[in-house]
Amino acid sequence: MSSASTTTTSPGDSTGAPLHVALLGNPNCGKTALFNLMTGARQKVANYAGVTVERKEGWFTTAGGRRVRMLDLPGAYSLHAQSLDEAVTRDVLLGRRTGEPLPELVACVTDATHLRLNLRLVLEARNLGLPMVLVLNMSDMARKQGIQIDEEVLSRELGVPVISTVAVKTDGAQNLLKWIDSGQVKALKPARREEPQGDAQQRVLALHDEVRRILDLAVKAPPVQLARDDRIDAVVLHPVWGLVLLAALLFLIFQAVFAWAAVPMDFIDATTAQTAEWLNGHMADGPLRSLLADGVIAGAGGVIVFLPQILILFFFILVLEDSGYLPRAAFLLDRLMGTVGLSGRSFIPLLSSFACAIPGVMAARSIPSWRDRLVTIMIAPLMTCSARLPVYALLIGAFIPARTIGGIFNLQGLVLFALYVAGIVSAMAVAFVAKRFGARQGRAALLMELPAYRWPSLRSLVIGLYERAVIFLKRVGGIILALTIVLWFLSSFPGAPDGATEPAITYSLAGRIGEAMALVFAPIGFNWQICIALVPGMAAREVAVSALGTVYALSASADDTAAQLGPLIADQWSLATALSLLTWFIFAPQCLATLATVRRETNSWRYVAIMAGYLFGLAYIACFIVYHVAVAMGAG
Ligand SMILES: Nc1nc2c(ncn2[C@@H]2O[C@H](COP(=O)(O)OP(=O)(O)OP(=O)(O)O)[C@@H](O)[C@H]2O)c(=O)[nH]1
Ligand SMILES: [Mg+2]
Repeated sequence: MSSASTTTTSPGDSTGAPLHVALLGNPNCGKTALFNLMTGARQKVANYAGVTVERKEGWFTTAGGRRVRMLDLPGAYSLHAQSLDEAVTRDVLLGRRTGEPLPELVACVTDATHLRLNLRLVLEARNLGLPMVLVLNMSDMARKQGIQIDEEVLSRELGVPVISTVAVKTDGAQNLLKWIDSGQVKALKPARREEPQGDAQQRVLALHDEVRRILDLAVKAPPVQLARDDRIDAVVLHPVWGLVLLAALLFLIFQAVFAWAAVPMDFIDATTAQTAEWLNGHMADGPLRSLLADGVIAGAGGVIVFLPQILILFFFILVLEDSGYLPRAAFLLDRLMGTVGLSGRSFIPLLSSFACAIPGVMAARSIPSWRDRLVTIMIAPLMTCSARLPVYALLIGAFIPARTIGGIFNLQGLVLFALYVAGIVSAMAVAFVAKRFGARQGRAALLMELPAYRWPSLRSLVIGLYERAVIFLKRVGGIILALTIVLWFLSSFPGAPDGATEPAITYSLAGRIGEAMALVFAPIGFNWQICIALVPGMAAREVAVSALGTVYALSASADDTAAQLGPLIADQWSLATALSLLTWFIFAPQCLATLATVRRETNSWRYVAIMAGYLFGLAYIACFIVYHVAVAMGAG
C-alpha cells in the first residue's frame, strides 16, 4: 500500500475537512464494535431529530494524520425500509435527512460468516452511487469456521475494494486504517449504478441470483454453521417445545429479578437509611431537614433501591437479544398472535414496551397495516414497562412473603411473573375485541431474516447495562426528584393549624386533594395517601413509589421517619388494598408521556382519549373485582 505522504487538500487530509465515513450493515454484523474500536471514547451519542433512533458519531485521526468523522448507522437488512431504523439509514444515505451531510465514503460492513445474507445489502448499497468499500468483519470467525473468501475475486465481482477486519481485536481495524491512509479514497469512483428492473418480487429474486453467483465464485464454505443453527432452531422454533422454552425462559427471568437482587437492594436500603439518620442527627429540625429527609431521601432514594432489579431484567433481555433469540421469539409468536388478529410484526414493538411504551409505540411504525399498527399502539401500555417494576417490587416485597414453594420457586418471583402475564393476557384480550371492530384484512405472513446464533459478548452486555443504569439514574435525579420535591411542598403547606390533632399533611393542599380523590377511589380500596401518589405518578410511574415515601414520611410522627416504606405500608394497608393497587398498575392508564406519543404517532386526539378511557375503565373494573373478592375472602 502506498504511504500517506500526499498533501493535497481533498477530503480527509489533516489540512482539510475530515473524511466523512458512514458504517452501513446488517444488524449484528459488528458495526458498533468496529466503530468503538476505531473511535475509542471520542464519540457523541444523540437521537436523530424526531425519532428515538440512536445517532452515534465519532472521530479519530489515523496514523498517517488523516482526520475521519465516522457515523454508525442503524442496522438494516435492506434499503427498502421496513422499520424505522432502516428508514433512517436509507434517508441518511440518500441525503434526505436535513442537517446530515451525504457521506463521502460508505463502509459497508458485513459478517464474513454470513455473506449470503449480508451481500444483498451490499448490492443494494452499490446502487447508491456513493464511493464504497466492503468491510469483511468477523474474519476471525470465518477463518475458524473454515470459510475461505477470495477477496480479490469478491472485489472484482462487486467492483469495490474489499478489506477484512476483526472488530473485537485491539488491532483488528488495521487494514481499514491503512487503506484510508493510502489515499485510495480519492481515487475511488462512485460505484456502479445499475437501475433495478421489474417489480419488487423480480428485483428480490434477481438480487438472490446475483448473490449466489458471486458467492459461488468467491467463497468456499463447509456446511457446518448452518447445520448447528438448524439443530438449535429445530427446538427453539418448534411449535410446542419452542413455546415451552420461551415460557420457561420468561419464568426464570422473573425468578432471578427477586432472587439475585436481594443483597444489593439491602445494601442500598441500609445506605439511604443511614443517610436519613445522619441528617436527622446533624441538622436542626425545620423545613430544610424535612425537605431533604422526607422529600429527597425518602422519595427519590426509595426509587433508587430498584436499580438492581431493573439491571437484572435488562441483563436477560440483552443476552437474549445478542444471542439471536429474540427475532426467533417473534417468529414463534407470529401464529399465536394471529389468533387475536395480530402478526409477529407486533412482537418487537410490544417487546420494547416492556422497557417503556414510548419506543414501543414508535416501533409500531414498522407494521405496514394501519389497523394492526393501531391495535399494537393501543395495547402497548399493557406490557409492563420498567417504570412499573419499582411499584410492583415495593408492594410484593411488603405483602407477599418471601417463601419458597415446591422447593424451588420463589413466591415473590411467581407473583411478579403473574403480573407480567396478566398484562400480556389483557393485551391479547383487548386485541381480540378490537378485531371485532373494523374490517379484517388479509394477513401478510411474517418474512424475516433470522440472524445466526452467537455467544453474547461480555463487552456489549456491560455497555448495555451501563446505558440502562444511566437512563434510570437520570430519571431519578431528574423528573422523579423534581416531582418529589413539588409533592413535598404540596404536602407540607399549608401547615397544621394550632391545636391540630392529625398529622400536618392532612391539612396540606395534597392532603385535601387526596381526600377528594379518595371519594372516587374508596370503592376499590385506595386510601387518600395512595390517591395523592397517583397524581405525580402520571408523569412517571416510579414517582408513585417516591410519592408514597414522602407522604408517609410526612404523616409519621417525628421519631419513626427513618422507617422503611415497605414495612410501613405492610402495617397500614390491608392485603386487599395492596392487591387492588397491584392490579391498578397492570393497566395504569396514567402515563402522560405515552399519551403524548400516541397523539404524535396517530395524529389524533381521539385515539388518545380512547386509550386513556379504556385503560382507566379496565383498571377500575379490575381493581373493583380484585378488592371485593379479596375482602370477601377475608383479606380486608
Ligand atoms: N468474533 C468476532 N465477534 C465480533 C466481531 N465484530 C463484532 N463482534 C461481536 O458481534 C456482536 C454484534 O456486534 P455489534 O457491534 O453490536 O453489531 P452491530 O452491527 O452494531 O449491530 P446493530 O447495532 O444491532 O446493527 C457483538 O457481540 C460483538 O462483540 C468480530 O470481528 N469478531
Ligand atoms: Mg450497533
